[in-house]
Amino acid sequence: MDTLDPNVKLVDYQGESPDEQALVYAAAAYGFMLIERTSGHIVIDIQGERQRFNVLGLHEFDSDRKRMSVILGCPDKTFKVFVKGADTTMFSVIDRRLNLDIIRATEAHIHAYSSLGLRTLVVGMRELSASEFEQWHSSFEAASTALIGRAALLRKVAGNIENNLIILGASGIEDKLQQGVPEAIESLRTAGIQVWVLTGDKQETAISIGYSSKLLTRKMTQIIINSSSKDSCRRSLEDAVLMSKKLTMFSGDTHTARGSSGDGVTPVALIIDGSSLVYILDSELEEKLFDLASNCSVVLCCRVAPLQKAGIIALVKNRTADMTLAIGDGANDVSMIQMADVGVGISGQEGRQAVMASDS
Ligand SMILES: Nc1ncnc2c1ncn2[C@@H]1O[C@H](COP(=O)(O)OP(=O)(O)OP(=O)(O)O)[C@@H](O)[C@H]1O
Ligand SMILES: [Mg+2]
Repeated sequence: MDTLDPNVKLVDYQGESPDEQALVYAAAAYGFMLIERTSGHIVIDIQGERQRFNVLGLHEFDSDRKRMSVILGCPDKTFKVFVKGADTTMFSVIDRRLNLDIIRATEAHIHAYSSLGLRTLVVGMRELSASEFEQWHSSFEAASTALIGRAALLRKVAGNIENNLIILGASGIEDKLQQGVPEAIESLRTAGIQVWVLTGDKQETAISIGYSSKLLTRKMTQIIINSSSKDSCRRSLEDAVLMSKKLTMFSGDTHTARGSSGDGVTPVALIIDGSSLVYILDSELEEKLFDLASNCSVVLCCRVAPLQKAGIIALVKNRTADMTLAIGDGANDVSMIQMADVGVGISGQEGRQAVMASDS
């Protein structure tokens, strides 16, 4: 890869996701260049000096923890766990008594980054004592070789070590829209297809990307539902139904609210997060959400887990004779693509799982 200095060529990195590639390139730009990565070790050129870190274990990302971690044996003979993940789950495993100023500053940075539409990650770390390392090591070995319930055992081992972290900071990475996305969303909407966007992203990021992809417009009134209990969810849904009726009736005919035509209608955008959907999906509140969504021009669901994406499709499928169409590009879209009447998988930078699951 070329840099501004013609004498310097960076290594061409391949990664599991575009985020990871971006992080490695950014580190290299600051003088921490990844030289070698095998399953057992990492070599990094740190400002001209090569250092070797042993990779002693890796706890993969899953959508419950929304974070991942690696246990490293460092050149100074210490053992450290490094964790990165979504802000919400990371802040619950960061020790707030340490570096409170940095924690507060990081919270402000994350808010600023995500409002610009950047994807954010929080990074934390902790040094392990020798006995703690030994304990982790034996439970990790046992879980990794278990024949039954391996994934759940590994998640438990991860949960036991990913705690009391020192905050290291946060990153904000641009998630470029693929070419033609705003146009595609616009044509779907002009064709009278009601568009719902289901994303794992943070709410602020999702809203900002909603504008750049033309899902959201300045003309729309946003109804936002972020609830942390079933009761408050029910109340928010009921209030929102009234409000959406008022907004769409105020300007005339409710039926025109669904399409993008209908002069004088105040279009309503419903924005709802995955924590609220926990109380709605598979409960009597589904009906209320459906009523509300029917009054809205667009629906944006953020921080939704892969199975929730499928749950939302099922909610719509069970209540209308309309066809559902799901389009996705990641492994986290597979269950949604399979649930929809028509499933489309886009082959992009996130691998081929979505394509393999599609109806083609
Ligand atoms: N490999 C990873 N390491 C650490 N954190 C991750 C990793 N992958 C995802 N995350 C965090 O978990 C969140 C949810 O991830 P998920 O893959 O479900 O959705 P997403 O990529 O954000 O959005 P979309 O659903 O639009 O693809 C991400 O926003 C990010 O904060
Ligand atoms: Mg993704």
